[in-house]
Amino acid sequence: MTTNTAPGLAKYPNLLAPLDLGFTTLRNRTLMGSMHTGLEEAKNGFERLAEFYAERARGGVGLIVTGGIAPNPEGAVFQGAAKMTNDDEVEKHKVITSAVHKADGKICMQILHAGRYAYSPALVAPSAIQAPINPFKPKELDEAGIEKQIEDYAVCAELAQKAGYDGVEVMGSEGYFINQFIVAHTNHRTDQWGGSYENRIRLPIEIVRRVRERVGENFILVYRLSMLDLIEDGSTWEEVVQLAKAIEKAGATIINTGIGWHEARVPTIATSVPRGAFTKVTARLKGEVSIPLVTTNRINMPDVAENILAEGDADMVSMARPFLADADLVLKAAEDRAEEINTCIGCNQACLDHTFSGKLTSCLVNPRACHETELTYVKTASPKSIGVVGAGPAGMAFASVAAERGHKVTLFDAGKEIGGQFNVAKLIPGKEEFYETLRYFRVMLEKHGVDVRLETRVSVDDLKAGNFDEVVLATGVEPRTPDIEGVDHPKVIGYLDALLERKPVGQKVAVIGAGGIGFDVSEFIVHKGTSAALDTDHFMREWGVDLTVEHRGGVQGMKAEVPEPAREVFLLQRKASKVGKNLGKTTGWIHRTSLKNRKVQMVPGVAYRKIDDEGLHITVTAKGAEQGEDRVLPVDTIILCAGQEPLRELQGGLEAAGLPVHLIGGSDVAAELDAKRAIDQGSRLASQI
Ligand SMILES: Cc1cc2nc3c(=O)[nH]c(=O)nc-3n(C[C@H](O)[C@H](O)[C@H](O)COP(=O)(O)O)c2cc1C
Ligand code: SF4
Repeated sequence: MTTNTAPGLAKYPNLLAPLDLGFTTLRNRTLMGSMHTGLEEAKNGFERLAEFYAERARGGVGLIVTGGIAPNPEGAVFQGAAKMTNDDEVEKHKVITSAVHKADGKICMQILHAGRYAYSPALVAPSAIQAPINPFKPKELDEAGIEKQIEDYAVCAELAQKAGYDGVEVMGSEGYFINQFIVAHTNHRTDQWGGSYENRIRLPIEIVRRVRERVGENFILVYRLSMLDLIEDGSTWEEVVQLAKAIEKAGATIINTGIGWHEARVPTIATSVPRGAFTKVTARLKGEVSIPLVTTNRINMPDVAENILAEGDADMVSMARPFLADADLVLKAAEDRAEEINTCIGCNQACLDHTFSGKLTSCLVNPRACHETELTYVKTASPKSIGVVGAGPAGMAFASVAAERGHKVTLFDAGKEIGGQFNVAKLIPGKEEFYETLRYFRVMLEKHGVDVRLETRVSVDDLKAGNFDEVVLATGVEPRTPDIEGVDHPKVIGYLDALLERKPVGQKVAVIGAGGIGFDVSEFIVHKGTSAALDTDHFMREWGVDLTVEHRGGVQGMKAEVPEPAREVFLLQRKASKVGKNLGKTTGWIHRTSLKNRKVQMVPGVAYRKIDDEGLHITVTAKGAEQGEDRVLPVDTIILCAGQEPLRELQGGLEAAGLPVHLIGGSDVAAELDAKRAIDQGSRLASQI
């Protein structure tokens, strides 16, 4: 794809401008950030990865970086994780490089050594200091061991070159091996590899120098540099600059930005992080080095990227998850079709959460991500007329994919807008990105000619009269009312009443049910003023981050400034386990911290006795205790977030009438706004029908 004559050039002149690296030219300023997908270790994984990357290359990405590949077994993130250490592995990687080159793309292999983050007993590190997020304690390397690690990086880069890669990225951030040498917190050595800062940065400099020596001049060498560690004892800004200059001198072609160690307690990529929140950190390095700088994190749309580049904050933008959500992001920008982009909403639900639970990476808004060879949307040879009831996530996904494939689709919904429960989710502070998914589906439904009938509650007779070949029920769920004495008291309201502001909410509130909706409702009612997700300064103050990095690591000695909560809230759950245990693996702690900061009292082990004028009567039993304690919460509002029931009232009548019926989304299995499952199920059914 050439972008220099593209219609989108007027809108995105900086983003679509080529980048001359001297020995090679990148076609535009987008870098697909490194993401380990799980395919690296899966059966036929390399063929699948080849197609995954080739689609992104065809979609116009300037430079792709693979997920982290270990330079040796001790550096592997987990036992058996992919590495590049011999000719057999070189052969496997060739299928990726040739597929990407065939699609006119360029690709670097990321070399990632996990150090003390390696989830295996063979782990090594500068010092024997265990990471707070790893049950395994690392072994301290001796000098010969360090020399071996450096040599392994150099060999790994040479093998990557042999496999046809256009370059390598040396992963020097996020608290992995190299980062562990740089920071005094994890490096207690007293030899030439520890002590002074000069000694601590000897390792990354030596790695870059030796890699460059081995691969020659005409090979891209990206170094991912931790510019903001977000841990106490992290680097200062002067140290970051010193390292960047030394890395340039050692032979790097490009410096990419790394933000936050994995053990940091500041959100860096969640949906509640403002778009492009950390780019001003990269901007500070401009002028200090002369090689191109890449900025990163939550840059999810071309206009965000264009503004960053136009401001001169960086020379390239890295987008990782946005290319899971839409392989054609660059192409759509170049063709001035940005409204057709399926935007990454930063939810982490099908990408990072999957990674951390050993599942294949995918994407909530695009279930094809990492399933390119198996989930395909091909034109149908026998178009059908299909009626879809319910325009929530499942119905929208089904309708747009089925229509894209050439079916004639009519989509009914009783509401005034498409979107179902997404229309509620978008109202939660920190979840504003859901507006983008609604925009995407609205545009797709229109583009593929779906006949959308809003404010239309259809009956079995209507559907019979429609002469549909197939009917898809995506009618979703309705809130469940728990069986508690006094549940019909006027102070009890439903979560929709609260979120849609249909009924007033008092100053003292009990939220019954601490699933995703209970958390969302609590967040909604305790928040005052603008959402921090829309205001970078506000976000940084709330999480105690100093973007100038005058404080070590950007956090040392900083205090979080959280606004006073709007209400006093009790968030209650029946189970005695930790409140919010079932929230996303990588995001649950963020929601818990946000509510805790706003003084929400989270109470597990609750039995609900009754509701009356006095308030909510409960018995609280601590984990393992035999007897509970009776309490009365003197609240003036009680909000029910106690699960949902599937809505399937049309199913029986349609089946009796002999119409082929499919159930998808919440009407199949009621689950709390399980948009991931709903979109996946809708898209898969539509790919087969
Ligand atoms: C599923 C997943 C896997 C990742 N794996 C890696 C990795 O192997 N190496 C790396 O440097 N960063 C990795 N990252 C971090 C991304 O490169 C990137 O920094 C992060 O997603 C923020 O950028 P984004 O908002 O554009 O997605 C991963 C991120 C995700 C979501
Ligand atoms: S699952 Fe969520 S965060 Fe991950 S790529 Fe998709 S939209 Fe983005």
